[in-house]
Amino acid sequence: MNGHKGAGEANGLSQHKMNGTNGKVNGLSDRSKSSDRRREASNGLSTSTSPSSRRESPASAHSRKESNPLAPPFIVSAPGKTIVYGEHAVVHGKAAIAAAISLRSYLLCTTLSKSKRIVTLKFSDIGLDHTWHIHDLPWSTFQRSGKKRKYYDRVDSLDEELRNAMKPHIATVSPDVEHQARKIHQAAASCFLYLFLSLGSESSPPCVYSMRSTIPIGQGLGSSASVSVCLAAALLLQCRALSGPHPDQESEEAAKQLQRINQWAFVGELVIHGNPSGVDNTVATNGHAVLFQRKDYTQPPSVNILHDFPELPLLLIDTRQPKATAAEVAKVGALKKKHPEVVERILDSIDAIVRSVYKTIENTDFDSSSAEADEAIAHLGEMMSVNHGLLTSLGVSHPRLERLRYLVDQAGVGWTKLTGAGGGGCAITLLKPQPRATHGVDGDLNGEAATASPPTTPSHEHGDRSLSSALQDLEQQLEDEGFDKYATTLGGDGVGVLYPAIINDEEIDQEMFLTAEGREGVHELVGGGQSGAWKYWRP
Ligand SMILES: Nc1ncnc2c1ncn2[C@@H]1O[C@H](COP(=O)(O)OP(=O)(O)O)[C@@H](O)[C@H]1O
Ligand SMILES: C[C@@](O)(CCOP(=O)(O)O)CC(=O)O
Repeated sequence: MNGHKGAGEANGLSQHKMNGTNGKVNGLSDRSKSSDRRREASNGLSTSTSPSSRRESPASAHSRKESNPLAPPFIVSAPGKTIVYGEHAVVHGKAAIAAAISLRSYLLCTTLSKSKRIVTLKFSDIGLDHTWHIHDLPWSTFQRSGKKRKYYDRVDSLDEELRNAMKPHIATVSPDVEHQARKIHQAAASCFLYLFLSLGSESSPPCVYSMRSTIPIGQGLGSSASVSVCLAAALLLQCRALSGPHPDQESEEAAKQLQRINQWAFVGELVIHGNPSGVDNTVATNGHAVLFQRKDYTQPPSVNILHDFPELPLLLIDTRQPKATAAEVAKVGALKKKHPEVVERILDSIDAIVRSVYKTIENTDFDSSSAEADEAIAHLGEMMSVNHGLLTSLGVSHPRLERLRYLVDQAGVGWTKLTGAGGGGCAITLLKPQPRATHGVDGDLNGEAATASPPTTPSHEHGDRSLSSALQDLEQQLEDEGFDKYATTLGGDGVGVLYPAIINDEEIDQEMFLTAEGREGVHELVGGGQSGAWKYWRP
């Protein structure tokens, strides 16, 4: 593996030793420091190639090294996902299509002074606040020859001895909180610790990792993969194993960085889920939409990024019924073991759905608002209904999901399937195209537009009832019955970095970050990941 050589030089973090001498928790006490940081850090992501850095004399470069400035706080972000077709079957080697959504997780990394020698997790969405002393962690086991992994290694499975070495350090995480919450805390803490011990060392920078997410947790929208991608990317940045992201980065180089992040994010998913297919972390890393297949778990998956995935008019509905991915995956595994031939045929049918949808997507211009595009949407919709039926036959639906499907069917506004592991969680509804006469009023019904009031021209298909009023009635009924609805768009960027953590000249400090109110507060604070200050690897 080359490519890792000198990667740190192009990476902004290498310009800042991660072990400064400032004792403040976030390394900052006032705005003037913030602007110093800004100057210093803007060197960070770009100086390796900037003319000013090239002009710098060896002596001044040396003296800067000696001053050992504290790395500025920075934020890493990654999207959630929706599996449009193929969940569960993908675990058994079949193909799936999944797309990134605009809900995202954000991880603020605040380096502490070298003297602190601690790492802290402040994952406030789940109420986790835990600190480890770096020296106490089981480095000797993780660093032992034969166990030590390089950051460019591919890890396909977890090492039992390493997991056992971590156990006492996980047992002390939130021991007194209620069982279910403790499981969530310990899953997130284990994910972090396995990655930290694999990628870091005893001299890793002391740091506070603060997590906020706008993705509902455990509802099938890939919150765990998004968290794993953020953790993997942040730790790889801190150990200087990534170059960029910067806008003029070669496509191949950017792809290599994404692959590296994705490989370690998969390890994080292994920790949380046991037997993930890898589709969630692949979408959270790369963004857009992907056709994904992993036939052999000892080989990398086949990943086809669908940059032109259509902006489907989609509703994302949450049953608010908690589910457990690992349990649903195990259920299908057990059924397959019991009835291998029957289940294999169901999984093959799901695979056939994915391939048929892929062909339709490849061959249709969805922007054209033509009858052909409407037909293609109807085809995608029917495939969703069939996919849901097959998932139900695998036993991963839930009465709340079936109720939701019934309500959408009754309203006649579209086609519905569960998304993610099922057993609760979320469903997606593909809305029927507006009748021909109304086309052009709002060609893009994706995301918020999909949930706004559509035009009220009567539909041929619904007699007197217009599609839009049927949709309005449905939305009211869903609300009355306790379903939630998320406005989101499909596609968009994958993992991104805000280095330093400054938006519109304002530094985002730990307190602002942890106390931002709700999804909207977090989204607004970080500029929704859209501000030009955010950088992405874009192959
Ligand atoms: N905002 C968050 N902060 C910390 N950990 C999180 C957060 N969101 C998700 N997680 C981790 O991911 C796990 C949820 O994974 P999972 O049940 O697969 O849900 P999803 O379907 O949303 O991926 C949680 O138990 C927790 O460990
Ligand atoms: C059921 C599965 O296909 C998707 C699980 O998605 P989620 O954890 O519900 O977001 C499992 C997997 O692909 O690892």
